[in-house]
Amino acid sequence: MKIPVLEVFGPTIQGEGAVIGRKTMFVRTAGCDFRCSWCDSKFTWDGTAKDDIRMMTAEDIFSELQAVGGNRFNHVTISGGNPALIKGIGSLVSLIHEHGFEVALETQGSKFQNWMTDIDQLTISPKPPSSQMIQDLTILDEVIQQLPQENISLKVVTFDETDYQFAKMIHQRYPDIKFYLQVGNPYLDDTVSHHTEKLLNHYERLIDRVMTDDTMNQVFVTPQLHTLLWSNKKGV
Ligand SMILES: C[S@@+](CC[C@H](N)C(=O)[O-])C[C@H]1O[C@@H](n2cnc3c(N)ncnc32)[C@H](O)[C@@H]1O
Ligand SMILES: Nc1nc2[nH]cc(C(=O)O)c2c(=O)[nH]1
Ligand code: SF4
Ligand SMILES: [Mg+2]
Repeated sequence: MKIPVLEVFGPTIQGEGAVIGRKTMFVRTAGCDFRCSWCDSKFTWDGTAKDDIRMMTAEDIFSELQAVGGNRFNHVTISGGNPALIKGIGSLVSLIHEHGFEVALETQGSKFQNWMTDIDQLTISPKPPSSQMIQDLTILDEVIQQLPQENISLKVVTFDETDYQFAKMIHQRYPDIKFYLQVGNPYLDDTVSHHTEKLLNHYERLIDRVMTDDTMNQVFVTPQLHTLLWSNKKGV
């Protein structure tokens, strides 16, 4: 079964969520069932990179990971687009595990695949109102019910107070799942420019909001570390 791939890159640091800072390789798949207004990876679904999509087997992808990363990694993060649209990811996950490496995966919780239960660190990122998407909570419930709680975390991107209230609702719906609030990045040009100061200001405002809130005592508040360093540059 072939997998539509747009990028294989790294090693770099995981910039987000439960394993932030972890040295990892990335595999980015093409295609998404959502169209978030502020998606930082629009090229995975807006047609602009359609000529760069490569249909690859799990073995092809693993060889490329080794060609690009050499012996300098033992962790792989699969993102997209929405990799949960793709059945064939299961064989890639198995192959990475056979080599003794760990696998993380990023998805928005709109689709379930059996291979999702084998992911070591699965991040589910439901979309708040500012994305202009409407997250189907019944489907999200079904996805989350089928996953081992110890391997998953929730990560809600937050741009404003309405998003914050959505994040809170999600946290209260799944109180036993590790919960991350990630500050939204509105600076989506892909050149390395100096947005760090502005991004840190947005991050500080989100921290301030959480600190005043006695219903959000068990949460992690994080920036996108790679974005602070490299803005929205591709391949890092
Ligand atoms: C590009 S998405 C790919 C995986 C999956 N489609 C999803 O959204 O979870 C990877 C992560 O980046 C986050 N993200 C996308 N655009 C962002 C932005 N402008 N600011 C902050 N986080 C963003 C998503 O919420 C998700 O957690
Ligand atoms: N360094 C780095 N960390 C990331 N964490 C999640 C990413 C993603 O695009 O899914 C990402 C990414 O693109 N780069
Ligand atoms: S779900 Fe993820 S990849 Fe899809 S549009 Fe939203 S942020 Fe982008
Ligand atoms: Mg990214």
